[in-house]
Amino acid sequence: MSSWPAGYGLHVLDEVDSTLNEAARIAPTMTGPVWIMARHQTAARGRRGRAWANPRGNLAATLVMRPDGAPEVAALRSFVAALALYDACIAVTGRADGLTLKWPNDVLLNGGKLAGILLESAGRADGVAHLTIGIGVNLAQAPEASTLEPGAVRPVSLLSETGAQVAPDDFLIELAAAFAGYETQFATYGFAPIRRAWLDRAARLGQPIVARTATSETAGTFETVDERGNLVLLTAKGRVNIPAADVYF
Ligand SMILES: O=C(O)CCCC[C@@H]1SC[C@@H]2NC(=O)N[C@@H]21
Repeated sequence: MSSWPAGYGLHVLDEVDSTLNEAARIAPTMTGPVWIMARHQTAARGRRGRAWANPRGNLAATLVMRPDGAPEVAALRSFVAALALYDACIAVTGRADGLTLKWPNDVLLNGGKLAGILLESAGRADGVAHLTIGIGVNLAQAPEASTLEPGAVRPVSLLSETGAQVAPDDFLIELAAAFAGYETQFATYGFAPIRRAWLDRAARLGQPIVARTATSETAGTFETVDERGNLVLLTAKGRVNIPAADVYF
């Protein structure tokens, strides 16, 4: 088992509205990065304003930090978090089979959604006041597929797919340790090695996918992720770089 990374704080709460909200509340007073974990959230949220189901036994955690640099660079930490989640899953199950990363922010296991990441930030004139990286992992239970939007990736749990019973506290230690390692790599070498590692683990690379926003739909071959973290699709009209969308297989 890994040890808790030096320099990172930890707050564990029994119940909170959302660990993202709690992170924003403590941000003005924190002196270094802090992980906030809650055993239960009463108002958990997912990407694009969706609700996030959060039964006890699943991981609900947010890392709050004050990154240097421009907001678009800070946002690349969604890839840092995805790599850390991937490694934490291997650390607790002892296997990598079936694990892939789905652009922009999901971890898949056997093709189903195991974990999601939601980044939020507060601005400052010269950069980011604070960044919150909210992470939910279906350790024990996946939400009912009927509660999800049509076309959403089927949700799975670590328990149902691997038989591994992993406590949120144990998972968080592996996640925090892995994040700290990738964060050091990101701070030292920039996005290039993070991007390469992410692409090595990418779901559906080289295959046809569809990227949807509220106003558009783009179908094409998933060529790569560019140096800004954009999805690059090769379409009938040429190459398209997409900064934000939901991806459908
Ligand atoms: O839509 C997604 O895939 C992202 C889900 C993020 C859920 C986590 S659970 C911990 C943190 N608190 C929240 O309210 N949301 C994130």
